[in-house]
Amino acid sequence: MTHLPPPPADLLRDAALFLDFDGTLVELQDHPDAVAVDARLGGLIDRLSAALDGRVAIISGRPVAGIRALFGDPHFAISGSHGLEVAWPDGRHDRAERPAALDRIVVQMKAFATATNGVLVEEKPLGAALHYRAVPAAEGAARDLATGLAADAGLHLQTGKMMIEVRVAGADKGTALNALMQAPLFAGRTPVFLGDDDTDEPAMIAARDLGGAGVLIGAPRATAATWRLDGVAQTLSWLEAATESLGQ
Ligand SMILES: O=P(O)(O)OC[C@H]1O[C@H](O[C@H]2O[C@H](CO)[C@@H](O)[C@H](O)[C@H]2O)[C@H](O)[C@@H](O)[C@@H]1O
Repeated sequence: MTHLPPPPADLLRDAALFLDFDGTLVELQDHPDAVAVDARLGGLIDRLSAALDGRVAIISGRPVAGIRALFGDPHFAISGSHGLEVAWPDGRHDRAERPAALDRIVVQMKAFATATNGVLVEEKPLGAALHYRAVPAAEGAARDLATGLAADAGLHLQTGKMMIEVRVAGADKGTALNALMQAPLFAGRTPVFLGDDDTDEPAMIAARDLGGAGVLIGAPRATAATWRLDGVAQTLSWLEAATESLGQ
């Protein structure tokens, strides 16, 4: 596996900055609702946004509404639900249609969670996820159930960290980054994407293909990223140094 160095502090000069959320800006927690945006992170994103003239966006597997609530109605762009929705700084909100099948899928996932102590169901506007972080032995059964539900409904099977999701198809974090880069706010700048998960790889590839770069957060693995940071603590420290190098 190729050794990836940490990114230089001046990487964000003239950049459009795209950030994954869980595992990149906040440490993973046992429950999806247990994460929080503290004053350090909130202030950092505000300073980054000011330094980059607003060219900052979150690209998350969480719904837009969830990211918005965590940051307290922020002014930056948010792509949520793995690229299936985008909230723009001017208030526009593009979102795919919710398929009726998701209601039935949630019912079946809840029945599985009731029978499998420790499994959680996360309901999303465009998907439904089974979380088995508290009971890793349930991974196989959760995966089998989600695979069948996705196939029956013609929906997309989305893997994640200690979770499996059934969601609307047709987008990923790469299509999200490309869509954001076409907006006047970001167009013509150099995309830089930071992310930790396999689901972040399409955005690493999209950033690279547009002349920018990805930064892998976490242990070395096969990746399209150019740079690497060890974890959330190093990411926050690097973003602070990068912000200072931009004069903020
Ligand atoms: O694209 P991201 O912003 O990284 O979001 C990916 C998923 O994050 C959340 O799940 C993950 O974080 C949880 C809280 O730390 C953790 O409990 C879970 O095991 C992780 O998979 C979120 O709940 C999902 O909806 C996102 O898709």
